[in-house]
Amino acid sequence: MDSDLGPEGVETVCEVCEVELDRITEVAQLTDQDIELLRQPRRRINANIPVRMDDGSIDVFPSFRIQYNGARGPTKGGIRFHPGVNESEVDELAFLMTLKCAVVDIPFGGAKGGVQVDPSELSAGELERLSRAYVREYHDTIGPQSDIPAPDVNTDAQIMAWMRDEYERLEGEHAPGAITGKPPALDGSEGRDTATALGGAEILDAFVDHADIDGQIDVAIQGFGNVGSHLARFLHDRGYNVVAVSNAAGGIRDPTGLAVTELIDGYESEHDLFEFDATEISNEELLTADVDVLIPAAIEDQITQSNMAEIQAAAVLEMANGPTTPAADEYLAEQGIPVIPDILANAGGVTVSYFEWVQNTTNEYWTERRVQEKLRKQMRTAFEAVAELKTDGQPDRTWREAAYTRAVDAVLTAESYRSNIPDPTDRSGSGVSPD
Ligand SMILES: NC(=O)C1=CN([C@@H]2O[C@H](COP(=O)(O)OP(=O)(O)OC[C@H]3O[C@@H](n4cnc5c(N)ncnc54)[C@H](O)[C@@H]3O)[C@@H](O)[C@H]2O)C=CC1
Ligand SMILES: O=C(O)CCC(=O)C(=O)O
Repeated sequence: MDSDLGPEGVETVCEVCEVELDRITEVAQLTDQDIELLRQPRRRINANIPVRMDDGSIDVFPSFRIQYNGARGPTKGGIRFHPGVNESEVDELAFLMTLKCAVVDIPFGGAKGGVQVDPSELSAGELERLSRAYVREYHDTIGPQSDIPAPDVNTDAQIMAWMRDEYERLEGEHAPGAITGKPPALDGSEGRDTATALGGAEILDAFVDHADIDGQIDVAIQGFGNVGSHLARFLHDRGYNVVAVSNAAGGIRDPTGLAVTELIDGYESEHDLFEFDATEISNEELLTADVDVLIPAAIEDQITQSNMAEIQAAAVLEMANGPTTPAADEYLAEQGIPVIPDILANAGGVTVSYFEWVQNTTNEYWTERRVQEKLRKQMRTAFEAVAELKTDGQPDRTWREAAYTRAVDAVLTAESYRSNIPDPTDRSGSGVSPD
């Protein structure tokens, strides 16, 4: 990921995690020992995975699984299939997962996985063989009580079903809780497919209430995959005016509001935004559109030093992981543009993954309505705790700093009880009690 460090850079193992930690050291009152505990992942594993292709040849795919911190529970995080994925990106994503699980207070640590592949170039058979091979490579380190993968960019419920099946073949027993994001027909949770988006919609509603905003709210959403498309529908249903959306090929815009239901129906069959009757725009135009809320929901590093001065949105809701570089984040804060950070805004997905794991563990399955009610409550509670830290005596704290403060404190408190660090109860000023 682009960390805006400049040509000299900072030579550390997880450079971006260190940059993030630097930003919160003061606000979260971190000691050198705290930083030492958080600046590197506990475990990095990688494997070059050979896969038999349909034409009989063998291709080798570099892959990663990084288990960042497990103080609060089994490590948890998605696996992405993307040609550009690399170790440093997975490091940062695993770090963010650690904080994300802590900020919404679910009993997991953080991890992330990735495979360097363009899945659109694989047949269904090749994709299945790759997914199963990934589990064979990492089988010894994953499991319902150790490290639990889930979907992320370019991975879905079908891939999770193959992975779970492979895991169970190797274990020789039923173990649905080893993987989440499975199809509901195969022990997945109702509502997991829309959970990240529903969680984001709930956080945006909470922010609008908190900031006392009324009147029509125009939103632009970058990314029209699992997160972006479901979010467009939830926000439209809640009365927001979705004026622009995009995917990797570019976007469309209608300042009077896109007809979201028709758009989604058409997109499901054609997968082409440009079939829809609206003005075509580039992703850059979408990011700099004059809207109330800009929602990056695609990939990392979209709001950067090169476009930050052009951002016109009154607020940013980060649904993608890491869409704003540190330098751009600082700039937006100086401009008074609130950024609701990824670890809070997109935590709905992992929250319902946790619900799925609970259902798998108890063998008792919930309705979609029950899942969604519990999700809304969990997201609102997390938002209120972060909002309290943001306003509590430190008016200059950004939303990201407040969320990091809550998360880092929860992780370090758990670490302190495990690691015989003195004064575990003395982590004051954070809002998270060790009890
Ligand atoms: N799926 C989930 O449950 C969660 C996803 N996230 C994050 O949300 C983001 C989106 O994830 P998904 O929707 O699941 O992925 P997806 O693979 O379903 O969709 C990604 C979308 O982004 C678009 N895209 C890709 N590159 C782009 C670019 N350069 N410019 C504009 N659009 C581009 C794609 O065309 C697609 O519409 C990622 O950052 C992911 O890590 C975060 C939490 C949970
Ligand atoms: O559902 C999960 O366990 C993880 C989702 C994820 O990878 C993320 O929140 O970035």
